[in-house]
Amino acid sequence: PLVTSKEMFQKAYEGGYAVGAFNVNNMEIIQGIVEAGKEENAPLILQVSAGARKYAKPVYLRKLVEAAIEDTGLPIVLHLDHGENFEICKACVDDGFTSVMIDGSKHPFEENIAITKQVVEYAHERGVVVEAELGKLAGIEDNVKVTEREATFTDPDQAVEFVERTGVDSLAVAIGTSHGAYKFKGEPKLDFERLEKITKMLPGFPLVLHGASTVLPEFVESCNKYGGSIPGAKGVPEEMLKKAAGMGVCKINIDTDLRLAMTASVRKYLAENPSEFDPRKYLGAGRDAIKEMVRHKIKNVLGCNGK
Ligand SMILES: O=C(COP(=O)(O)O)N(O)CCCCOP(=O)(O)O
Ligand SMILES: [Ca+2]
Ligand code: NA
Ligand SMILES: [Zn+2]
Repeated sequence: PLVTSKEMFQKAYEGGYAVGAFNVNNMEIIQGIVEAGKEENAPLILQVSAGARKYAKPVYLRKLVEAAIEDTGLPIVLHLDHGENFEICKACVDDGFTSVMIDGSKHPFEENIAITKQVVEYAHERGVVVEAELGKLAGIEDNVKVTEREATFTDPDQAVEFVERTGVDSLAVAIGTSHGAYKFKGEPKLDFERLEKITKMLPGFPLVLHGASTVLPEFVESCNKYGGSIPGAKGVPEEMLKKAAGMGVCKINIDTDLRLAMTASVRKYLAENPSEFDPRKYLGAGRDAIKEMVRHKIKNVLGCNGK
């Protein structure tokens, strides 16, 4: 069924695991993710960015997610990722989403609170849950001054005040991750001390990790082997994700690993089958790669299989 993430996160918090939040943009990506969820009997969060709504049109994504639910019977959350303002959050609540993110992290603290409260009020009135963000996603290099790190990562004391004053259901925290395939110049590092402190100060409150793709080496190598060029791509080691899942993190966002799985497989298929021009062949190869990658994440990283 189409569900909110409320119960999902409570179970994940108590169980010491996390639920995967996967970005969706077309049929094959959705099918790959949902097939994996079905095989592992796992709850799923399918999330839609503003860019996805522009690319596919909202009605297509909504109907594809409805189809996924009808096809599998899985508990699935339809979530707006990185809602930039009240209007898009309202549109998605009115469009049947069960969860929305209002990303006010680029605003000063008080403005972030104000816009988040506005979305919480509108969403809660209609049984929809809200994710907000405090702190700025940015991989911080070792040689960066501590003051800069303080300015970007989530401040635990502010997090407590933010949650109390907004009534938000989950909070995206900045502890050193960043979006995309180039997360770290040097060794991957997350601020687990900070995560530990936030978890302790907000016991039982679901935290969200953005920028959590591993940038799986097998796909980077395959992309580069078959005509791509993404040298130096680096993501979050899976051990770190497992550690975060065991703490207050209940939602782990994955988009880049989906893009790499699809792209590596399409490149490989086309390179190995030069005479083939049936989209079902190469998009099907991409779908299969996504399914296997998501199954791996569910079983070996998130721990939400069979939950
Ligand atoms: O936290 C994440 C994913 O992080 P990742 O890049 O590590 O997978 N996300 O929130 C996904 C961001 C997706 C942006 O999509 P558009 O290009 O449509 O704007
Ligand atoms: Ca942000
Ligand atoms: Na957890
Ligand atoms: Zn994000």
